[in-house]
Amino acid sequence: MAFYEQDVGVHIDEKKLQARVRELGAQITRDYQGKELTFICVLKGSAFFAMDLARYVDLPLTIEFLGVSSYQGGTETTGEVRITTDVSKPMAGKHLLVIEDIIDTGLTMSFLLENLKARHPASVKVCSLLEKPSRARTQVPIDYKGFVIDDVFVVGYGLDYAERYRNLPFIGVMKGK
Ligand SMILES: O=P(O)(O)OC[C@H]1O[C@H](OP(=O)(O)OP(=O)(O)O)[C@H](O)[C@@H]1O
Ligand SMILES: Nc1nc2[nH]cnc2c(=O)[nH]1
Repeated sequence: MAFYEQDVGVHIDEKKLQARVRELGAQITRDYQGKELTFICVLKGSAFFAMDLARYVDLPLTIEFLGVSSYQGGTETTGEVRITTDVSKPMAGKHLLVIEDIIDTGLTMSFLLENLKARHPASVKVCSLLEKPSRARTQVPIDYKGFVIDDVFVVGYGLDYAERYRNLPFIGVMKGK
């Protein structure tokens, strides 16, 4: 029995996940033709998604990492979004695509958009692998969306529960959460 099987069930399998990531990459490639793109990879959760997506984007691409945290390892947001690591360069004049694993309450993305827009980029768009609209506390525009999911606490492919399960190659659901 694999280490996770007692606690985690498969929600979106690896094949379906990778096919959708590939489609999103192709769509981004078409939309940003002739432009230089900067991925803002929001740590830690979006690391796996952003790195896979980057491989499907056929454009000159810069990748920046921005660390934020508000869940503190649990299943409910603390409501306080903190920057834990900032990007390495000025963002003024750049075409930014914020890469997230999930938009749940929307509090993290709304904080990020306000913060990034204040740095005067040429444009800012949002790409999220998952959206959980039933829990939205604030509306955020999602330009590229992988899957809409129900109100379940998901793990895997970057998403954690108490820092565990990020390394699962699929989106799983915590049994009993
Ligand atoms: O829409 P929201 O309700 O704000 O939730 C979304 C955020 O929650 C998770 O991050 P978390 O704070 O757990 O940090 P992590 O990515 O380091 O696990 C996820 O990666 C998003 O950034
Ligand atoms: N792991 C995980 N982190 C989240 N952050 C916001 N929603 C979720 C979720 O469903 N799972």
